Amino acid sequence: MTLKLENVQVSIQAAPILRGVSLEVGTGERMGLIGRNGAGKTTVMRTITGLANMASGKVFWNGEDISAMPPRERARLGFGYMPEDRRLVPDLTVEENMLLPAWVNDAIDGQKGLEFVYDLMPELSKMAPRKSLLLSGGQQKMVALGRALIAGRRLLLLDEPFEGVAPALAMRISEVITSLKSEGLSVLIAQSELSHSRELLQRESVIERGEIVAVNVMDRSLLEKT
Ligand SMILES: Nc1ncnc2c1ncn2[C@@H]1O[C@H](COP(=O)(O)OP(=O)(O)OP(=O)(O)O)[C@@H](O)[C@H]1O
Repeated sequence: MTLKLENVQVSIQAAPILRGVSLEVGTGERMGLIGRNGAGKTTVMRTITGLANMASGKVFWNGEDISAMPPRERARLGFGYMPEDRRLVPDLTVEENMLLPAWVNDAIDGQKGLEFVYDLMPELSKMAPRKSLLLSGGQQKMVALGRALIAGRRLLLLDEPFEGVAPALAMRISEVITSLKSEGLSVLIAQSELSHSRELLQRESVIERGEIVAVNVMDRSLLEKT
């Protein structure tokens, strides 16, 4: 399952935000999208989920042109998105927050998703009945990651998953993301700095002012294959 963006242009209120972005994430690959605040990382994520309108360019999933596909249907393909601001509903429990994508999209099997997530992150099952407002910022990130995984069983889009997270929890999040490879899940991780994810990433695309300026290979075994 390969994700491919081809020459994507996005403008917001006539201002060019993405200026010809092309990138590819392979099956089971963990790719970084690295750039400063305002470089366009979130807009790339929103383009992939279908939430941002492209002026031109194409998005392909496994060779199929999905550029015109609405966000609901992309969730059905197995795309999951963890936005930068966690967007948990404070009055709902941890479990209810994770079930939100399934409540709004009946193509998503919430119970099956929960089983998968609790298996992967048993700490979330312990927290399940707690109101989200009682959690630390890092715990909320964990819940947001769990929620993204309810739908995101093929492609996971993580926007700043380590931002504001204490080191121990950041290591745990990193461990969970690494373990997804065995599920064949592709992961795109947007970050403004690399401190938590150098070992986690196999490649990184560097974005500056809406353009990809470099693609770096960090996983030596990938270099040997090419
Ligand atoms: N709705 C909007 N209206 C106006 N400008 C916007 C809007 N959304 C994004 N932008 C602008 O587009 C540019 C890219 O924003 P984007 O959020 O994609 O960057 P980013 O790399 O994710 O940075 P950050 O981590 O700060 O969110 C920024 O200059 C931002 O100000």
